[in-house]
Amino acid sequence: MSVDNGCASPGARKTLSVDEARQIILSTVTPLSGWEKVAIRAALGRILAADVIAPCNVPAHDNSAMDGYAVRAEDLSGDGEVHLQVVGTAFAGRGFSGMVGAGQAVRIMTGGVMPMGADTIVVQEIVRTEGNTVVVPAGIRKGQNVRRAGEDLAEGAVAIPRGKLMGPAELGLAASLGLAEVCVTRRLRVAFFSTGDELATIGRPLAPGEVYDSNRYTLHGALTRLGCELVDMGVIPDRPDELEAAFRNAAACSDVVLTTGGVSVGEADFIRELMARLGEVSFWKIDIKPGRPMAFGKIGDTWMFGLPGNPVAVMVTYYQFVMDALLRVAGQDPLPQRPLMQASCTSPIRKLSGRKEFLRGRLYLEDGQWQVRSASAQGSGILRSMSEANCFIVLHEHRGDVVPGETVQVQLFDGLV
Ligand SMILES: Nc1nc2c(c(=O)[nH]1)N[C@H]1C(S)=C(S)[C@@H](COP(=O)(O)OP(=O)(O)OC[C@H]3O[C@@H](n4cnc5c(N)ncnc54)[C@H](O)[C@@H]3O)O[C@H]1N2
Ligand code: MOO
Repeated sequence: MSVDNGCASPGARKTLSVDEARQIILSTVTPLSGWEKVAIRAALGRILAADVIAPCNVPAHDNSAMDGYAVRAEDLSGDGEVHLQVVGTAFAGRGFSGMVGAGQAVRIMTGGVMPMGADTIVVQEIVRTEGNTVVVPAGIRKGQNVRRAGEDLAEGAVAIPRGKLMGPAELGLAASLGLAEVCVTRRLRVAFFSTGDELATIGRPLAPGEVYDSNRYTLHGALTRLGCELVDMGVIPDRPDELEAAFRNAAACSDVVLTTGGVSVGEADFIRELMARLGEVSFWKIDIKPGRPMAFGKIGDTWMFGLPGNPVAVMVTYYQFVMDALLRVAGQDPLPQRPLMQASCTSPIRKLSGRKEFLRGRLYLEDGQWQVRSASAQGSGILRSMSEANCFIVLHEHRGDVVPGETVQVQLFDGLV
């Protein structure tokens, strides 16, 4: 790993901006090798390992885009009606096998293959019929309402590029090419554990001083959504020997290891020293709130993220740094930044210059304008704020307080969380 940020030793410190930390992580992690062929339905949420090449034209034939009449443009007139004799009918999937001759037309339905001789479709709403004759008005353009063979995809073209996350459109696109299977990258194996002597696992009452471990459940949800294979290693107490064994086991069986807690400067915070001893590590203070302390590194071939313990800090650092890194390791090219939208903020917010803040907000539409209010409590241990919110209010490093009515940037949870 070459992370040239001047903090390869565990004691070294450098404060990075959110953009710098993100850029370092995304330019350091490398895609996995390994792929498998899966049936297209099973490819939903997976990442394409090789370009899908169109084995045929889509559509395969010239066909009608509308219900109407297939005609020859040369029979039509620029300044008056013409009378054409209807010689047959073409349905989608059941074409007209004859030839459209001079002065003739074929009744045709949407998707019907263009009959030989015809080059233009006239929609039925603008014609009138008189027995077996169709009367076509003036002013029809040659080629109108014809869908050309290969106009969606030409045979041999890249239909879906490698690295694409397979969504509903890609499943349909692969099916439109007649493909039953596609090659996707292998699922990412992510091991994770919570650290802390104070953590109790659900299912038993809390002893004095204990808190229930929630981070593993949050990460379970986030990683499952991303389609990862999970190795949940439970809660590891703040003991260097047990933490070291957990790191070694996790690194041996996974592509990425995530831990929460123990990355700060307290006397029971062993994570960064351990990561540094077992592999290569960069420990940073990032100008972000919540989520300031974070360790990133590698043990053998396994990427490591030591996230802070506070439950909201876990979610913020996961969504701002870890998720896109996982997508990159899995073979996708994430956007350089997550998209932001603008909204008018209805709450006053105290903001000190220095850290980029990700407050929990509630976005709503009022009188046609997007407005956002701050969730009721913003402490980095108050997970309820994430559940109450539907977006992050993103306040940049150097800005100060927000007064009601000011425009702020928000990052929607939809598609993120
Ligand atoms: N002297 C300093 N103290 C702290 C600093 C600092 O710079 N100097 N940074 C603070 C910040 S910011 C954060 S964030 C935390 C991060 O500390 P750790 O990663 O060492 O986290 P812990 O101390 O282990 O836990 C913090 C907090 O979160 C609770 N927690 C931990 N794990 C879980 C879990 N799995 N489920 C639910 N809750 C969890 C834990 O009980 C603590 O209350 O450090 C600050 N301190
Ligand atoms: O930055 Mo910490 O993230 O206060 O919870």
